[in-house]
Amino acid sequence: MANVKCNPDLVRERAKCSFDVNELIHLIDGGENATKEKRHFEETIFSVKELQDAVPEEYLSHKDRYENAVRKATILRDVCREYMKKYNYKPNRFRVGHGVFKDVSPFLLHDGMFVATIIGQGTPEQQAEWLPKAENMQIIGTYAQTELGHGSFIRGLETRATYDPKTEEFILNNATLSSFKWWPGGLGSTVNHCIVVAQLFINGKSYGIQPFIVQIRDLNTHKPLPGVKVGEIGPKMGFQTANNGFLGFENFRIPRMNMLMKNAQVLKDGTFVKGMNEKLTYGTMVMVRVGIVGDCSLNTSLAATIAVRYSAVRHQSKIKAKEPEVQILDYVTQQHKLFIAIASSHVFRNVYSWLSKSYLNVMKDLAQGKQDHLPELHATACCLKAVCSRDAGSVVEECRLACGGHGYMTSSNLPLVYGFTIATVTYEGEQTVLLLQTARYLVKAWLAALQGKVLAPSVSYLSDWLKNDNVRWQNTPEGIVKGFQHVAAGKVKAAYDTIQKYIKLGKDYEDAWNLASVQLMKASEAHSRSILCEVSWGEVIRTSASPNLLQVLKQLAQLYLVYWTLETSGDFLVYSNISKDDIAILREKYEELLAAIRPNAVGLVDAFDLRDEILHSTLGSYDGRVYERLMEEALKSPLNQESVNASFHKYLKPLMEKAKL
Ligand SMILES: CCCCCCCCCC/C=C\CCCCC/C=C/C(=O)SCCNC(=O)CCNC(=O)[C@H](O)C(C)(C)COP(=O)(O)OP(=O)(O)OC[C@H]1O[C@@H](n2cnc3c(N)ncnc32)[C@H](O)[C@@H]1OP(=O)(O)O
Ligand SMILES: Cc1cc2nc3c(=O)[nH]c(=O)nc-3n(C[C@H](O)[C@H](O)[C@H](O)COP(=O)(O)OP(=O)(O)OC[C@H]3O[C@@H](n4cnc5c(N)ncnc54)[C@H](O)[C@@H]3O)c2cc1C
Repeated sequence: MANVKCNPDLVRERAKCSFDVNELIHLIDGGENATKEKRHFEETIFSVKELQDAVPEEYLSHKDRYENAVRKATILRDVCREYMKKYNYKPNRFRVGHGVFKDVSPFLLHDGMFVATIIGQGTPEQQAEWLPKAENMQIIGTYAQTELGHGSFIRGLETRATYDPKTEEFILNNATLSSFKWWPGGLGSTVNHCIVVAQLFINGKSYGIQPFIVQIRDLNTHKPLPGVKVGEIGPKMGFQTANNGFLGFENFRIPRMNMLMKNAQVLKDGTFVKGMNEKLTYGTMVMVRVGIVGDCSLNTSLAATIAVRYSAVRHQSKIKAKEPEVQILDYVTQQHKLFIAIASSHVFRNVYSWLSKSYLNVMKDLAQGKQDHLPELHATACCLKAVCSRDAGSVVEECRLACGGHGYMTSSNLPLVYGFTIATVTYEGEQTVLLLQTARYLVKAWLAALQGKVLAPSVSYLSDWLKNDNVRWQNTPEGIVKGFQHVAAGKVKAAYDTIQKYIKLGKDYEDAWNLASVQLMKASEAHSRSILCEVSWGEVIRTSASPNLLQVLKQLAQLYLVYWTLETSGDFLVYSNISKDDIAILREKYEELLAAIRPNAVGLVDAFDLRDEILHSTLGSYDGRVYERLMEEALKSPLNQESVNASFHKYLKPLMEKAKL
């Protein structure tokens, strides 16, 4: 990239960077070799001619766009397969996916949840049967759980799988409209198999929801099998190429062994054998929630790169009347909008790496029959997925707004990035619903703390707070982390006390819970923020990096801490010993941090190492040819391929002529 002829502002910005950008790239990737491998892989993908679009996707019809996405998905699959064989390298398909599809792949659910569910929920025999076929795309699948009537409350799903011991089959039925599956990615026209989550019935008795692997289309003709009603749900805010679909069954029979039986089992005679923990059926969702935290880091880095580079190139208005127009990046308000995006991406990445380790540890435990840490993992993944996805959505939107009018152009790519980022707030567990799951855990932990029990590490601050809730405020990163824990503990206590208050007033527990649920949700958010702050600060101070880089990483981590303290200063005034003077000191610190980060802003986004093909943005490319690219892209509009459009003769001229009469 170094030889590209760049906008002079970007050249100046890069020259003043105080740290080695390559060092940070390697740190993010996990080593110099990992960067080399990643770049080689991305170079290979983006030099495949067939993966490049002749016409910008935006001008295609819904149908053409889908077909083009499938075309590219199949080519990408082949290229990746060959690449993996040749180099024994497992690539991050999500990064290149943004470049290839601009939106998302119609195979997203195949890779993200279908294969994962076979691994997580299938017995070794079932895995042996379906996994090789799924991994090499002999069969293509999705994860069909949500229905028209129920997405959040999965115990309420209506699709039925009734066991028939005579034929040793399950009979699938969707008797009501609300029971139709609705949303699964790829279901519309792409997949021939699904994981269907359905209510199991044996001899008229319900045994809760279970996962079934179901073939829905003929492998040769792709026609829906008899008894299957399937289609696409139509355009959405984003995710246009994900091919989300609907599905219903009428007396559709599948063999007994198509119920994924790693946890619970149905024997030939219809005996139901309970699993170790019925919630293990929800395992794929836990895994994907962890992954979404990492995805938030990637999405945030896309938006930050576009908006920061654009802000370095764009000049508008003056700070001093007699001086030239300044780069908009010099406005401190602009830095306030953008630097939190850079900082958040690093925080999400560090927390994702921490959460992934916990996830893998719990999976190892479960394999040995130990489930003690599962509730903590579920609670932590829920609140982090909820808060990171919402933060990422807000940060991306702020980056879009920070690009003024040009941020509204599709060619900036910010609208598209926003579309797939905010989808994560809802899918894989709606944010409020997940925060309330964590609140259940926090309330239990609080009760345990009151009883003097030892708490799990992520909530042990509740016991510390009970022992001493009067800790002196300290304006240091460690002091701020403690402060976040105080806020979280104070909010958990307040929510718990509110529940007790309503119970004393005669409410039953469930109503008291609902009445206190705004406080419970806020307590859960505060708990999440305290984890984000503690983990990310801890990761940064343990990082081995050169002094220059470490200094910058600490500045970003501190910016995150101070930003959120100031954003939630009301909570700090209520629940910690912070004073008004401390808040004034933090405001000053925040301004110092913005100024310290300013010279490194472009270097920091360069270090996300997002190729132009992945950014796919007129505003964010490495060379900063913003206005040239905006014009080049505008000229690709079909309306610019003719000097007079037919609508002139058809409508405008008659209108003007009528006006003359
Ligand atoms: C750095 C760069 C890295 C880049 C990485 C990129 C990675 C990208 C990753 C993305 C990968 C793939 C993308 C896939 C795209 C996905 C597209 C979307 C798919 C979907 O949306 S699929 C459908 C998802 N649906 C949901 O999430 C539904 C949400 N609802 C639920 O989960 C449940 O209904 C519920 C949890 C809200 C409630 O369940 P319920 O049975 O009613 O339980 P409760 O009665 O409330 O609680 C009972 C107790 O059970 C505990 N519990 C609940 N869930 C779990 C669980 N999963 N595990 C363990 N325990 C659980 C709960 O805590 C209760 O315990 P308690 O009684 O309190 O002790
Ligand atoms: C882009 C996209 C892709 C998706 N892909 C898939 C897929 O591949 N497979 C699949 O199975 N599903 C998929 N989904 C569905 C997704 O998982 C659900 O939409 C999601 O879980 C939310 O459920 P819901 O739509 O029923 O929302 P609802 O639960 O109806 O939410 C509506 C409102 O009700 C509130 N609410 C609901 N329950 C409670 C409660 N207990 N307490 C307080 N408030 C509550 C919510 O907070 C929210 O404000 C996808 C969704 C989207 C948007």
